[in-house]
Amino acid sequence: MNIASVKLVYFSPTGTTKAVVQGIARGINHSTVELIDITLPDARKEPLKASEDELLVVAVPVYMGRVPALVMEWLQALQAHHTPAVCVVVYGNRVYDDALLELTNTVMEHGCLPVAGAAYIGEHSFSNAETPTAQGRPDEDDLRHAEMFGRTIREKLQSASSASRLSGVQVPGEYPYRGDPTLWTVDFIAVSDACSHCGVCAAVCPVGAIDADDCTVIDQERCITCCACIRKCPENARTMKPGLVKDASKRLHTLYQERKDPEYFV
Ligand SMILES: Cc1cc2nc3c(=O)[nH]c(=O)nc-3n(C[C@H](O)[C@H](O)[C@H](O)COP(=O)(O)O)c2cc1C
Repeated sequence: MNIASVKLVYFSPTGTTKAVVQGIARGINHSTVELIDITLPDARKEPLKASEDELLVVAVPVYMGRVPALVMEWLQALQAHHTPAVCVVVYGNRVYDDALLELTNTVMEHGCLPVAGAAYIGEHSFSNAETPTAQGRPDEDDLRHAEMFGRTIREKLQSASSASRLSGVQVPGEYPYRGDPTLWTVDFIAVSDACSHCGVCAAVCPVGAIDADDCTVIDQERCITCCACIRKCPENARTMKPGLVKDASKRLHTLYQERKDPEYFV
């Protein structure tokens, strides 16, 4: 079938999901590609519309084995019309549980025809120099895999005469979805004297939880513990305080050292 354009939608506070999506895009190799980054609050004000002759790729990180709640909320306004869709989850080498199934079911409920799905590994948001988990992922091998997956998607689309002739995809997972997607409300970020008050942390926060005038002030009710502010601080002034998140970082480092590999489903 002829695809007029490809819409690649991603939520990616620390950039690993974005890197995977870009790899997939290279493999799809379509002349008209629109990258739709929904990481920042303003970008989630507009609902997404997609038609039958477009391909929609939706990629999210796994939070607590699930699709991040704020992405789920945004997806409720998705308006698709028999749009072929590819769902991608990126997880920190622990588990992705039912996130891929949840994402696939959700886009289907809003008019998409899921034709492929994949799970990739990205450096864990809680990873740091002392307790790294999945450090450097996605790496070259992962990105090569993502390109190959993109080519597979393109071949599947080319093999059908129309969207209605495409076979649907089965992805792993259970329904009712396991786990509790509720995030921790926790005071876990320490800001050192190295902070130059440049405002980068406030600008990259996906939920506007950091006060732009005083970046030591964090709205803990809003914070989703994504760690974008820690990763993107140009002065490395933001670190984890001892407590729940730092302990989780240590635990993940100890328990999930064994390399997991990407998986795809078509
Ligand atoms: C609140 C939170 C919960 C997470 N839960 C999981 C999880 O259940 N399983 C897992 O393997 N990784 C988990 N991660 C790690 C992220 O899925 C992973 O690091 C991902 O690559 C981050 O994507 P990004 O770089 O696009 O932000 C979690 C991260 C955060 C911040």
